[in-house]
Amino acid sequence: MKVHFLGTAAYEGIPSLFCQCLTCKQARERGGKNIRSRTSVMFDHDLKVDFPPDTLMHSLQYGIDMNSVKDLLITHSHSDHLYAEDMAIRAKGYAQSGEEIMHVYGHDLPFRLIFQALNGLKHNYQFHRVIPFQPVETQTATVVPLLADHDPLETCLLYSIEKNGKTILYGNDSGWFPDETWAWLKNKQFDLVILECTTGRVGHRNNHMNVDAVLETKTWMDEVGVLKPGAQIYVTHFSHNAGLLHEDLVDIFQPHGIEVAYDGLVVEL
Ligand SMILES: O=c1ccn([C@@H]2O[C@H](COP(=O)(O)O)[C@@H](O)[C@H]2O)c(=O)[nH]1
Repeated sequence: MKVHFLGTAAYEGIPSLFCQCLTCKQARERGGKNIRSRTSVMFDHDLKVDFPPDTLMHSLQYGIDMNSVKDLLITHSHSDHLYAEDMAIRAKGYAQSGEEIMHVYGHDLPFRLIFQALNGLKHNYQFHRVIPFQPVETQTATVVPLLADHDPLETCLLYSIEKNGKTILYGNDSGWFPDETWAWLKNKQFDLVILECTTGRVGHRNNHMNVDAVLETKTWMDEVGVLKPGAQIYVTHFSHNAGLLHEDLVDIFQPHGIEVAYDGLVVEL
């Protein structure tokens, strides 16, 4: 299976539009893996997680026909994960294609934003409201939504994705996982785990994971045995406010056997 990291930044992107912090300045100078757009991952050509405001750029940069997406999983409603207005441009009157059904999975708040953006337009989306821990057979995978610790005002979701014989944990956005999610993970085995490390070295691990929380999660996964032999862990969703360049992140995580994702990275499972 092809796992394509389309974007790997948190809310602001790196460098961030108006920001003059050292990380943004250095990212502008160095370019390459230090340029990060808002987070989304594509699995093969037909399953995608989240719909950030950089989706048009992703399609142009990587030559992706977004109509090939059969299943779109939405984690939560924040604008770096769901730019609902751009979902509306698939509707009749805007796009002169999009006859294929695109199935969209998520919770109530993201759907509310998409419905508002569609504003009665005729479209070929089919919406499936998912319930945490209840498996769903999508067009392309078996998906289990898991609870995240992210925004207390919303049911934010992580996803377990079983596709073509491989199992992936899509673990962002979330701070230290809620108890129910740890309990669910205990009996599972993954080929690939995607975690976030938005906040770098900050002390707390609520809403987003920091470096320590990622390392502790890896230790827990090793001890409990939820990683299949040869399984890989990738970190993504970085904030410029963490003050860490790609090279710094690699220095931190590589000794622990954790890989640092970057925009455009393709992992073959
Ligand atoms: O305590 C804080 C304060 C600010 N941030 C910033 O928020 C974004 C993350 O936004 P999400 O929409 O939650 O992805 C991050 O880039 C920081 O700059 C924070 O994370 N924590």
